[in-house]
Amino acid sequence: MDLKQYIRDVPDFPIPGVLFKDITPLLSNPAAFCQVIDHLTRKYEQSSLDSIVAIDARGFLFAAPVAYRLGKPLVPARKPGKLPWETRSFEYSLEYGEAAIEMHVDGVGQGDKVLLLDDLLATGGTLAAATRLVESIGGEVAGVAVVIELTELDGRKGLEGYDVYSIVQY
Ligand SMILES: O=P(O)(O)OC[C@H]1O[C@H](OP(=O)(O)OP(=O)(O)O)[C@H](O)[C@@H]1O
Ligand SMILES: Nc1ncnc2[nH]cnc12
Repeated sequence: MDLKQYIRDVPDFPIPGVLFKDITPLLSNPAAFCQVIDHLTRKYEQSSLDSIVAIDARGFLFAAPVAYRLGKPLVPARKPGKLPWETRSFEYSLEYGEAAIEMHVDGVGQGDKVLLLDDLLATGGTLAAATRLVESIGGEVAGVAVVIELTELDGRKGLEGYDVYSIVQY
């Protein structure tokens, strides 16, 4: 199955000049969604991971079923002000604005091997911030995975030294 059939291009969203990759058709097709979850599960089932860090918000949609299938703890990395316990924060730039990401300081243990999971890699700002955040609370980034990679934006540049994996590239 060609997953690109289920990824819709929306020009000028959320601001002029951005070609938004809409994953809602993929989410609403059970076979396509299942293919993505199976793919990521197979890719990481032999890896020695301690937890899956899920990036707010679209990353949650993929990370939760993958964590469930792998039998691993699911740790949310959230937009500011959403987590109730003691947090660590990291600010970064997005393709369409400024942002920050937060995790609970006890979300990841010292030396834990973590897989970061998100829906999409664009400039890489979000995932680069997430790697710093995980490391700042003592975790080790064992891998970074996304469903979609926008190669022209060269998000991998900010993730040098990490094992970055994408299912679909544009
Ligand atoms: O590689 P980058 O340039 O950092 O962009 C990628 C990020 O942008 C989107 O998140 P966004 O915060 O826009 O929205 P969401 O809450 O819908 O996931 C996307 O889900 C990635 O997390
Ligand atoms: N072009 C894009 N489409 C969907 N999500 C995004 N996040 C950052 N850039 C994006």
